[in-house]
Amino acid sequence: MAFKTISAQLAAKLDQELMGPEIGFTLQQLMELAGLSVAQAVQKQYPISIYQKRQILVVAGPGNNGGDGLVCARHLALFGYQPVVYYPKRSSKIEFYSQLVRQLDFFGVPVLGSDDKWTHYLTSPETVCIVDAIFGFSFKPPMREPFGSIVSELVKVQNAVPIVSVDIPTGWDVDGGPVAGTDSLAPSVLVSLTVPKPCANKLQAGRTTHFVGGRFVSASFAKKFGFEPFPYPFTDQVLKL
Ligand SMILES: NC(=O)C1=CN([C@@H]2O[C@H](COP(=O)(O)OP(=O)(O)OC[C@H]3O[C@@H](n4cnc5c(N)ncnc54)[C@H](OP(=O)(O)O)[C@@H]3O)[C@@H](O)[C@H]2O)[C@@H](O)CC1
Ligand SMILES: [K+]
Repeated sequence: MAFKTISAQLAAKLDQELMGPEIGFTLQQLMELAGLSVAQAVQKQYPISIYQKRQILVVAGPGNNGGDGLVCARHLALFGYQPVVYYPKRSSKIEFYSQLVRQLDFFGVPVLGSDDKWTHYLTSPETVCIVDAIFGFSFKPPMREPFGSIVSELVKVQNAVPIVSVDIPTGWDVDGGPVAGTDSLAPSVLVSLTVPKPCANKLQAGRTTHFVGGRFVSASFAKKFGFEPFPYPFTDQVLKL
């Protein structure tokens, strides 16, 4: 399905308005809906009944893309999967993230730190997919450690274990796509949030299944930002593009 995109700059403006005084969404609300939509895309793409596997590695970055991953992991656990979260750099600047981690503890979802053996989950035969919630639309190259090494590990296994990227394949330029000279992720699934960004035009058609999620804008608001409202089916939180 052909889709319109909006630039990283316009996407940031769209967010400001969504969380501005007129509309009044909180970041927590948007993150909850975004994380839920990613979990639903995973469930549609890798149903337990077909894959007979439940383990999912969620790699969470230090910002809100990472926050989406923490929310997604919680919903995956409720759906009956066995998520494990690798969260190497916990930004303490936002109290909300530690509440999301407390919720994961509450649901018995392991949250590994930088000195835990996370790579075991990359190649375990039990792992059905890996959720890339490292960076989203605020990534600015070049990649700083430990994330360069982490992304290289993901690139190594991406033909054996499907990668599901949240909003932007980590390491890609939000508008331009894969950055020349870096080993780029080639995800099996991309869940664009709110509206696809221009890098989504660089997805390999035969390889990457593309969903849009983050069902929290009205038709008039979409049109105001230059895209058609997405025809989400019924109560679905994602639409396959
Ligand atoms: N707004 C919405 O509608 C919604 C937005 N949502 C989500 O928010 C995402 C955007 O979140 P975001 O702005 O926090 O940025 P994000 O991409 O997580 O990264 C920021 C972090 O990465 C770091 N960093 C950057 N470059 C780096 C490098 N080269 N190497 C290393 N580190 C680097 C940077 O560190 P700093 O530069 O600040 O030290 C900072 O800590 C968006 O993609 C979507 O998924 C949903 O929650 C809900 C709906
Ligand atoms: K990502």
